[in-house]
Amino acid sequence: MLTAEDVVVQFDGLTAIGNVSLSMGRHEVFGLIGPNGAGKTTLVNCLTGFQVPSSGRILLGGEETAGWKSERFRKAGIGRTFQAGRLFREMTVVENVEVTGVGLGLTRRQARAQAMDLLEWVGIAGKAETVAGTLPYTDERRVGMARALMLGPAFVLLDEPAAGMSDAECDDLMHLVAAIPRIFTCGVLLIEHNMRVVMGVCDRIHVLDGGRTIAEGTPQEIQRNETVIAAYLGGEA
Ligand SMILES: Nc1ncnc2c1ncn2[C@@H]1O[C@H](COP(=O)(O)OP(=O)(O)OP(=O)(O)O)[C@@H](O)[C@H]1O
Repeated sequence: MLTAEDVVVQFDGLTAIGNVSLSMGRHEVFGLIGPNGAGKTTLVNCLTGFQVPSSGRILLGGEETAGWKSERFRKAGIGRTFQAGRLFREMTVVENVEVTGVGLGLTRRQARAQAMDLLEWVGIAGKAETVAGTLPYTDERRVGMARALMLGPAFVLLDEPAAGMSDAECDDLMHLVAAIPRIFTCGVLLIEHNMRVVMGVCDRIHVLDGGRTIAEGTPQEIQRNETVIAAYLGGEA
């Protein structure tokens, strides 16, 4: 399990996260939604060691992670993607995925084979030799996913993977995301504004507003929740 317990994050007096608790397993796609500034990125930063909570605890498999740097989170099996791809722009697509494997101690040949399998799986193997800096944004996102999965993570945090995607691309993405827990035994924490994607792939959804939890439940429960509709879903629900 990956767990946040009573997490609070304050920035110069502003409470970005106020007493948020959640827990997710490796068998599920767990959505984190809420309006802009709700605290989603800040919470994910806590869950991946990029932000130290002002108070509260982050637990991974029951183990307290206080004092862990982001590198330790990564080694313990927490992968993530970023809103901006953060790829090595001068390297090819396959090299971008391969370096993660080499960093983990695989040989170049093993890393390349595994990277190619993952690129195949995310549907971009045909662009393996393309220079990453020339990729369209949506392909960058796929490479980011392949790279995160290269770590063999227990949990992967996907930050707005559907942003800028067409409906058809979203459909492809939804199939991939929904399959991650089953194929990789890897829980997915999904931050996403596209409600069709969120409602279509998540097993459970946690809703933040103004740094606080306003609801948690199945997509059906969240779509019917009056507080969530008022704060966020509005006409979209
Ligand atoms: N490093 C920081 N220093 C000061 N304030 C910050 C910092 N990071 C985030 N905040 C503030 O914390 C609050 C939560 O921001 P956060 O980025 O976590 O929200 P979000 O839900 O991810 O928003 P979005 O959907 O726009 O990405 C906002 O008010 C934001 O301005």
